[in-house]
Amino acid sequence: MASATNGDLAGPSRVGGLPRPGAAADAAAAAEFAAKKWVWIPDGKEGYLQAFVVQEEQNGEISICSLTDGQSRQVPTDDLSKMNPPKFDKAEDIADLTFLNEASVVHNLRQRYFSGLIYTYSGLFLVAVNPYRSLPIYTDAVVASYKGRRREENAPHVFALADVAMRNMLEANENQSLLITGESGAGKTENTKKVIQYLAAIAMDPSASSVQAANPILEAFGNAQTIRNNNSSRFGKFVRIEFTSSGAIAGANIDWYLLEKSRVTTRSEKERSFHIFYQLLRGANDELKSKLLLGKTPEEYDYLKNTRKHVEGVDDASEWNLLLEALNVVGFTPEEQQNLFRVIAAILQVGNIQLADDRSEQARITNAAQVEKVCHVLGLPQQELNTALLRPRVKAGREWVTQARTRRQVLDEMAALCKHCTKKRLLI
Ligand SMILES: Nc1ncnc2c1ncn2[C@@H]1O[C@H](COP(=O)(O)OP(=O)(O)OP(=O)(O)O)[C@@H](O)[C@H]1O
Repeated sequence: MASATNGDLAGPSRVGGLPRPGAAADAAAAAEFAAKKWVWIPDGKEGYLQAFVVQEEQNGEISICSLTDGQSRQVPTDDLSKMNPPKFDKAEDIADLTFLNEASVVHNLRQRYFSGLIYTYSGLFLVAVNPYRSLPIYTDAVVASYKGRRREENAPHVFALADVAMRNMLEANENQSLLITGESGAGKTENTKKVIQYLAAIAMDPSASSVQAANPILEAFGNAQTIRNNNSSRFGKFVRIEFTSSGAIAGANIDWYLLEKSRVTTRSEKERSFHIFYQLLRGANDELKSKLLLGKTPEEYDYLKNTRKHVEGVDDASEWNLLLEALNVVGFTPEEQQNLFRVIAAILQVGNIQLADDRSEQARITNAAQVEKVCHVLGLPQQELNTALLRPRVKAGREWVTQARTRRQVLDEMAALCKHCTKKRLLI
C-alpha cells in the first residue's frame, strides 16, 4: 500500500481507493472463505464467476458449484480455477497471488480498476488498464511523491518505473529502456507521455518538453481515427532521451518506424485517413488553401470521400492551430511548413486524377486540369508527370523501353506515389 508520505496527496493510492476493512472484518472474511472451497468458473459473459464447490460427481470429473446469487452450475472440474483468499484482494503485485491463474489475475485487475487503481505490478512488469477518463494521478504532487522512493513505498505507477530507470542509469552508468506494449487503444501513447513528463520534471529540465511539443506534429501526420482508438498511432516510436552524468537532460529525439502508409489510399469506411488531411481542409486559412488549390471539405477528394469524416471530441480546425504552434516551437521555417502542406495537398490532388482505358487498354487521363493542379502544387513540369504516369520509360534487360500502362496500373502507381510521399512527410 501507499506510504504515509504520499497519503495526503490526491495521488494513486487515494484515487477511488476503498477504506481497508478493519482487522475484525478481515478475520471474519478469512474464516468465511476458509469454510468453503471457493473457485472461479468460466462464464461467456462475465469472464469468470465466483462460486464454491458443493459436491463432486463422476469420480470428481464434474463439480456442482453454487454461485454467489444462489444459482447452481455443473462444471467440468478441470475448468475450475482456485480462488485466492480475501487478504489478496487488490494485490499490488500479481506475482504475490498464491493461485496465479488467469481468473485470479483478471479479478485482481478488475477490482483494482473499479477502485481507480489502473496500475498493478506483475513482478518486474507494470500492467496498466486504460481508464478512458482523466484521473488525478499525474499531478506535480504525485510526481514529487515518487521521486527517489523505493517501489514498496508507493502505489504501483508508471512514474515508479521511470524513477527506477533514472536511478539505475545514474548509479550503474548504463542505458535504460522502458518497453511499452499493448494492443491498439491500450494506452501506450498516453503512458509514454507520462514517462517523458516524469523524466522532464525530475531532471528539472524543460528541454525534454520539446519531445512533448513535437507530439501534435507526429500525431497529425502519423495518427488516425480507427474503430479502436480515435487517435491511434499508425507507426511505432522509439523515443531517446539523453542525460548528462548529473541527470540533466542533454538531448532528445524520436525515431519512427513501420508507418501504415496504405491508410492514405485505403481503409475501412468506419475509419479515417491521417488527421492532417482533415486538419488542413478544415483549419487552413483561405490564403493557404488557394495557394494549394484546395477546396473546403473532405467530400471533394476521392482519397477521403469514403472515410468517416467526423470523430466525436475531435475538432480538426483547433487541432490545426495546435499543429501550427508546434511546428513553430520545434523550429520549422514558414517555407518548410509550406512544403509539408504542399505534399499533403498534392496527395489529395493526385487522388482526384480520373482515368479511362482506351480501346487498346492504354490508360488516358480524362481530367487533364487535375494533373495541372498536381504539377502546380508540386512545381513539376506537366508533360513529365503525364509521361511518368501513363508511358514511363523502364529498363528491360539492358534496354530502356516505353511501357504503356493500363488504367489499373496507373491507379496503383498513383497510390504508390502517395504512400511514398506520406512516408517522406513523417521523416521530418
Ligand atoms: N492513463 C490514461 N488516463 C486517461 N486516459 C487514457 C489513459 N490511457 C489511455 N487513455 C485514453 O485512451 C485513448 C487511447 O490511448 P492511447 O492512444 O495511448 O492508446 P495506444 O495504445 O497508444 O493505441 P494505438 O496503438 O492505437 O496508438 C487515449 O486517447 C485516452 O483518451
